[in-house]
Amino acid sequence: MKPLVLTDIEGTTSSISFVKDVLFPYARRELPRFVRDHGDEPEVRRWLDAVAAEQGGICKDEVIVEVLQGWIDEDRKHTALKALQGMMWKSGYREADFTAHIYADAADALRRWHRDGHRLAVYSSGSVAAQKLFFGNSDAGDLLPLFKAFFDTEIGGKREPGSYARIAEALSSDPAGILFLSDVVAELDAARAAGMRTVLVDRRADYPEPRTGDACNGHRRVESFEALSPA
Ligand SMILES: CSCCC(=O)C(=O)COP(=O)(O)O
Ligand SMILES: [Mg+2]
Repeated sequence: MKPLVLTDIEGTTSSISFVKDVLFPYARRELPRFVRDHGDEPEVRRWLDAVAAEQGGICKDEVIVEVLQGWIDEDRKHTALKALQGMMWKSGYREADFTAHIYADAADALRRWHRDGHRLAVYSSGSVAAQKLFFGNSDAGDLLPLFKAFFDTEIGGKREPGSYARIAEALSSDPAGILFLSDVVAELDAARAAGMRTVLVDRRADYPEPRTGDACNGHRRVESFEALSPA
């Protein structure tokens, strides 16, 4: 069977600045209204309560909103924040406030690999719902049908080998048959420890200083998807 490609999003298929300068500010702005209008819905309350519990127990929604806005400012990859962000971005895509950025080389390669019979999957800190919105509303059109599976941090943290072992199991694949693409060396280290093949995606638009030598920690490095063949 051909290798399965598992890809990260931010800094890998898509620009860090789109996430930081468009998606995060949108969620930050929408949070107070979103919590006021939807805070009683069980799927929203579940995550707000999880945030409150981390703050030591019951606290007012206004306080939870401030905590979450602080986490957005710090770029915390917290599962509760990511789930709530995904729900808020839905209206942004629906109202056509933005489409999701994807590098042209990434969109072309994903389409080519899919056509060539590679299975494709996503592993991102963004929630599965946010990932589906992202690829369903990308600058390059609806890329959702290309993907077989989506994983977020509900399966475990991106720097933990166990998460990659669980992903391989969920995909019924030997880890050695999976190629993981990411812009973060610590994530690649964890995937390699679980037995996956790895490639560091080191884009100049996201990382002005090339990461070479020891900085790659032995991972193969590319500057775009163009030079990459998963075979
Ligand atoms: C697809 S959701 C938007 C991206 C996001 O919130 C995020 O945290 C992305 O992190 P990644 O693991 O894809 O680097
Ligand atoms: Mg990334």
